[in-house]
Amino acid sequence: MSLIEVAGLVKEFRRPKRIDGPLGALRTLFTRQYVSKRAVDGIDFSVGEGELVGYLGPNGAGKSTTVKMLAGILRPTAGHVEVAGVVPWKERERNARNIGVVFGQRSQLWWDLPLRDSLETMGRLYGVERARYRRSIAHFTEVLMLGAFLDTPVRQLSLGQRMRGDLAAAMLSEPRVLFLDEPTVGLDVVARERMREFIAVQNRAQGTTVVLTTHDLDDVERLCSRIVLIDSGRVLYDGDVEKLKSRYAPHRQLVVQLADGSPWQGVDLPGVECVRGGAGPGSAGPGSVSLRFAPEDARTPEIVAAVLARHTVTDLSIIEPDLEGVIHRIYSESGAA
Ligand SMILES: Nc1ncnc2c1ncn2[C@@H]1O[C@H](COP(=O)(O)OP(=O)(O)OP(=O)(O)O)[C@@H](O)[C@H]1O
Repeated sequence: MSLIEVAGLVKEFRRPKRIDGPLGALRTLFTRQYVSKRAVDGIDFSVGEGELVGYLGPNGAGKSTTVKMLAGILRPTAGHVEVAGVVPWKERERNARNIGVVFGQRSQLWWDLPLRDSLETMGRLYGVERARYRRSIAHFTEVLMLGAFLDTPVRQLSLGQRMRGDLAAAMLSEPRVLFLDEPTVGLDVVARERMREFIAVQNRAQGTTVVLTTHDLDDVERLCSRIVLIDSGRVLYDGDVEKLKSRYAPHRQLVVQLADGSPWQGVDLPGVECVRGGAGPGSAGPGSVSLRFAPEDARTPEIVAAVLARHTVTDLSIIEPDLEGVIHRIYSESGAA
């Protein structure tokens, strides 16, 4: 069953047309001419209960605008959006009870209050029942390691600490859907890993549906099996991460490190191409040889066996297509990069 339904979604922003020249700023203010910008230009996708989907795109692609429409912060210009049976812009409060939102760059915590009091206030605001509130706080304190800074005013928290506090705040009401906009931006390696672990557990163990917007492709590799890739307000790809790689970067490479003095003899296997090193049988050992193949044409164990049968090898490694290269290629083909 779909928990999120987005169909033909459009968001157009209008801003006053800037007039150049003498007194331009003043004339801009008084001339009622507008230019419109389609930040979201007819997007369709649906997300099933319990899914964890990466929502990706270059700067200005329309990701935050989409998330704001899902959160009920913005009203769509056209199209349909529904989250857990609620149309967010029509019923903001009902929608807010079903969702948790974390915007990496902004905090929803009270700046002057200690984190503990800030969470307490939010718990009361959401109407979280006391026993459940205490259970949740104990759980978040443990898994997000909040203990050391629960009594520190929010304004004095480091970015990583504040983000963990924000995540706890978003999860207090045990929302069915969690929207995370750049949740790992600016975090150090340890904090980033802790954040990812929390998101993964929340999704797997609690069944929380997660829509994750990020520029960090390690977040995607680690957390998402499905991605929706957008550019200029339109969907470029919606599907499996692995299928995306095999469609846009179907080849893998086997890198063979030959022992000193071992010449490259080649391998006679269909679908395997030598792309680097190995200037033919009898040549002086080039040291390292790269073989390119598509997994559906040739199986890795067979290639390894064929290499080992003819050579003395000190090391073998497989290079998988990386997501960053694949996505860069898609953007370049669509004219975004
Ligand atoms: N309130 C607004 N008024 C006018 N234009 C806006 C407004 N908000 C966003 N835009 C424009 O809409 C487009 C999409 O912006 P959006 O913030 O959704 O992109 P994004 O994919 O989240 O980008 P980033 O990765 O940089 O955060 C951009 O061109 C942006 O300048």
